[in-house]
Amino acid sequence: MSSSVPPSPHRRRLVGVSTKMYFSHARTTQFIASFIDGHLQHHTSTNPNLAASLASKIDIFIIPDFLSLTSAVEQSTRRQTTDGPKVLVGAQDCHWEDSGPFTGEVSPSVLAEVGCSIVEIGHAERRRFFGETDAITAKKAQAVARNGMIPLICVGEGEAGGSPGQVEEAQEEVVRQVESCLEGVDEMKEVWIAYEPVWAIGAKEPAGKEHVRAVVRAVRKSEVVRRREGKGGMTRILYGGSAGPGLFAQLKEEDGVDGLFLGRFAHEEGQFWKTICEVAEVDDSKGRAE
Ligand SMILES: O=C[C@H](O)COP(=O)(O)O
Repeated sequence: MSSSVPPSPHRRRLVGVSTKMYFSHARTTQFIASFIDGHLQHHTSTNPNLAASLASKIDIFIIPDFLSLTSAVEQSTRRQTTDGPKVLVGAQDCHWEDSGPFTGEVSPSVLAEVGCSIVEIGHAERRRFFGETDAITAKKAQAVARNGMIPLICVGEGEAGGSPGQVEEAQEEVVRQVESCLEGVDEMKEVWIAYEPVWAIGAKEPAGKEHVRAVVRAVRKSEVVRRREGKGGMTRILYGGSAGPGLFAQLKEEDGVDGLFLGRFAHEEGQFWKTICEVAEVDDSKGRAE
């Protein structure tokens, strides 16, 4: 089984949620069923225009814990309609080798085998609690792409970049991380970059819009991203860190952020759906909030 991201000539928007380690298996199953049946299908089955519009504009993804992954793939596949948007399923991490003596680790080739489309790597919590580095993240990104999935590479400056006056430091640190984490990744393959300032994760509020826009601009203009785009490897950029409904319109600018990577503020199905609709609606060239 393999569930790939539908090809797109342009950068479709992205909205996804990670349940991190917040949910029980039962809650994950209920969340997916309720999100797809009670919100996505409920609204799109009676409104073919909405179904077509979402399917052409946006990719939706859910990243549950490892043990819930196969049932999440089964749930999203079973509920899939031909004309509505797909709900892709991702993993929260993987090893950089496909097989071998790595007790307790999860193989990227097995993730692809069970229908996983995306693998999140280098998250700030993996870096902080498990000592992961850019070099490890790069090896994992190579492995994910090699196995036909999309690497969702998390980057973000630490405390030092937290105040508005330090945006240049944040830009430098994040671009350096992006360069290191993309080292050796096939330049013709798509990657997703989640910009998550460490100080905005698990916080009350997201980072300020000017700060996010400036850092995303720097990543978009970076040599590594431009080089990849020249070779056909699309790079989509998301913002994460206390994101939720109401944020995307503030962050969006032309050729800027492509979507949101949500945590706590989308752990209620209705909030996830609300954010998806908002992200799909925001004008292509500018945010509505200007
Ligand atoms: O994976 C998602 C991000 O780390 C954001 O989490 P959060 O919105 O709960 O701060």
